[in-house]
Amino acid sequence: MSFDITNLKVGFIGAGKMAQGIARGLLSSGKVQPSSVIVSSPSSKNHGFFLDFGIATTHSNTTVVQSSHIIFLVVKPHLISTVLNEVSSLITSQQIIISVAAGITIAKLEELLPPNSAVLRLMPNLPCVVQEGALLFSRGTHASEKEADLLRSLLSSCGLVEEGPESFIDIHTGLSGSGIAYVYMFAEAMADGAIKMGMPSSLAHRIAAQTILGAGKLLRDSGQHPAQLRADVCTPGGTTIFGLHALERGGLRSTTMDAVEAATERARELGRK
Ligand SMILES: NC(=O)C1=CN([C@@H]2O[C@H](COP(=O)(O)OP(=O)(O)OC[C@H]3O[C@@H](n4cnc5c(N)ncnc54)[C@H](OP(=O)(O)O)[C@@H]3O)[C@@H](O)[C@H]2O)C=CC1
Ligand SMILES: O=C(O)[C@@H]1CCC=N1
Repeated sequence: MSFDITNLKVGFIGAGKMAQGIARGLLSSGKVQPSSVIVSSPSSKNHGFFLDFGIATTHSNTTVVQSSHIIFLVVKPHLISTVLNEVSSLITSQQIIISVAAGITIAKLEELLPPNSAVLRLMPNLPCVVQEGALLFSRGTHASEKEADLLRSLLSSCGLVEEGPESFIDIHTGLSGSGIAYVYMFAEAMADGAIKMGMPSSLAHRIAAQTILGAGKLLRDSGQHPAQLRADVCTPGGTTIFGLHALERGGLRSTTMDAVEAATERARELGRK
């Protein structure tokens, strides 16, 4: 299978938050034009986002399949079977199917699709919207290096794009797909602490957001282990070690490990349903 990326037609089945995130990342690469993209969903409530970018919308999943070389399945996991039962007979081995549904395995997708379908399983996260996503994908039985390269190239503007074994996808879901929500909860709690100490709410939230952004950027760009960076902040007898001690008393590390484990297990459970 060979594709001319400049002529590539991209379809999304599902128009919600994650479809919007990937579409925005995709368009910012400049490799795909809005006129080459089409999106379907049963209602029109999310269509405005796409129409504003000049992307076509429809209520028909079959129209998306018939118009696209590469099709992103961006519906909730429990709807994957319904959607694929509806469109599967129209899918050819010349198309690429990419599922982002949490927990839904490649084996399940291949079972629902015609034989020889090129399938990739992708787990993105919402910061694709600001081109700072963390995305991990795995190839199905009939997806070659070519399809993997195409996906990497298309999604390069969404953020970090890695390929790995399928067994890592549920873990990545617990770490990163869901993980951004843990960070938001931490941001909210940090701001609440500052509000408790007398800082106005809007200033506290702006500073909490910038603190997390700065910490993340330094962690990524320095390549240093987080423990080293944490130690760098701790003046002996200073403020930080008192704050960290309070976090340790609350079991932050253990609770965070539990959160990643619980979300990973939930992704595995969704795949067994
Ligand atoms: N949100 C996130 O952070 C992440 C989500 N994911 C995965 O992405 C997928 C989508 O999640 P998310 O975007 O959050 O969900 P949303 O609820 O925001 O969007 C779901 C979309 O699916 C559409 N839909 C429902 N039924 C059908 C159907 N039969 N045919 C076509 N479209 C349909 C909905 O239509 P309508 O607009 O009419 O309601 C909606 O546009 C899930 O599988 C999730 O696991 C993966 C990583 C991160
Ligand atoms: O909560 C969920 O199931 C989806 C998958 C990862 C993020 N959101």
